[in-house]
Amino acid sequence: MSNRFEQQTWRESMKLRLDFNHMMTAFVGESGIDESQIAAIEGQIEAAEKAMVDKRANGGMDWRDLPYNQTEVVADINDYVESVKDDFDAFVVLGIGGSALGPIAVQQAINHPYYNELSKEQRGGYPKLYVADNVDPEKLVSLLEVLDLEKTLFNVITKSGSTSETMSQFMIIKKILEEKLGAEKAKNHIVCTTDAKNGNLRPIADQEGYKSFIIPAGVGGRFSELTPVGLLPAAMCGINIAELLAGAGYMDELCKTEDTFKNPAAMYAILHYLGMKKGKNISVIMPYADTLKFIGDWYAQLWAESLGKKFDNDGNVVHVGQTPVRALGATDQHSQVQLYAEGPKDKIIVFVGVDQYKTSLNIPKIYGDIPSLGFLGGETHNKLIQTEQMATEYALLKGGQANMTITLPEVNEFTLGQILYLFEVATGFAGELLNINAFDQPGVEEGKNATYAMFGRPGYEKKKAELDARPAKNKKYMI
Ligand SMILES: O=P(O)(O)OC[C@H]1O[C@](O)(CO)[C@@H](O)[C@@H]1O
Repeated sequence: MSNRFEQQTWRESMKLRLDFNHMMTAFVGESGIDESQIAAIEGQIEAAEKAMVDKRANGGMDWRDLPYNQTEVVADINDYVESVKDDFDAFVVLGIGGSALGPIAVQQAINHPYYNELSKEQRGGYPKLYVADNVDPEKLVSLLEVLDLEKTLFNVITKSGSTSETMSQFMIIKKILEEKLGAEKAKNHIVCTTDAKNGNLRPIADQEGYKSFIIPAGVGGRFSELTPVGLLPAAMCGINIAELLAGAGYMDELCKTEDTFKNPAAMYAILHYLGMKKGKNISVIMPYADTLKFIGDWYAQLWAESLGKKFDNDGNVVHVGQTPVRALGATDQHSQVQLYAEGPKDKIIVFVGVDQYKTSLNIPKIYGDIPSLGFLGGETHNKLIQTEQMATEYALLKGGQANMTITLPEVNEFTLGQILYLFEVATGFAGELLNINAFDQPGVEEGKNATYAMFGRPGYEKKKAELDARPAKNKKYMI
């Protein structure tokens, strides 16, 4: 772009749109939300807005500063990528949850769907990307079978440094690398992304002399995609991370809009909050683009782990949250849409559409003599998928099922940054409306602690005793 004015004009043309007509009673009847219901919680909305501003000012939401405070981080990452990319054919992320879902989502959205199958030249000289996010032994063994360790760089990503899945993967890989390449050479095949001071990985990285990047202290796992957690894997695959952050910053401005009806994050949160009050305990995310399929996985962790809580901020037992469901259009029209159209009105379906796909595909003009096929001839897949999205929205409207649509003008770094940031702010806002802590995950910790206890980790003796005292299973209920 030749000048700032042109850049600004282009950015305006890339603005995400949120259409919530089909959430309203005027369209979907009683299963929808009435403007009077929004007006009735105005006090709560104002309190949530204030809490968001206060927390941001007092360091309680450091992830909101990420679009602005990472100029040096971006430069450091880009320099590092340039210095190593020629040496490696594969870049493997070892991480789980927030340390894996974002890197997968961004890579799938921006790069070629068969990126790893392209030649290195076709990949712009960048390595392939793999994400080992589970401890399924078969998967890691299989991955090792396809990697050339001499040409592989492993990125260990963990905020806490104590996540068993990630750290056990690291331990396995470290030993294999050292055996195969020797201890000194192995060091150049590991790069760490972790907290600046806390956790097990920081001292290990320092002692071993691994290159490392920092996850800012006040940014939790599921809000960390726009830190080196996501930025390094993205840059390693040739993705423009500065544009990703610019998109997030652009959305940040939109999310500061005081008029609720013009603020996409506030409106997204308000409608979901009011929906939950009406028993809509399921949040379906349904992109009509394969590029955005994995945004659904990333969103699922964000929405579920942040909002699924037993206690509110006053200590009351509330058991709130919405179960995220991932769907893909048009694929899941032939799998889940029957349920969405006619099943219980316990869902909010969020369609994510795209104006301009990266390619266009013509359907040949053949079978003109068969009317039930001939109508497709001369059209495009682009028109077909967009029409199917509109038709599904209509089917849900007719069925009185609440739905809304987010539209990306294109899928690129700038629009991707916007949608990631939109969902993050909406999650924070929904947490405030629900009066819960959207930034902890005590339920997950319980399971983690039980695993440590079963493995005999020192300090977990009491938890082990508690586990041993759990009710014995009744054989009657086992077949
Ligand atoms: O980055 P870490 O500390 O390894 O955590 C991984 C994931 O585990 C959780 O703490 C719990 O699932 C997530 O919030 C986080 O994304």
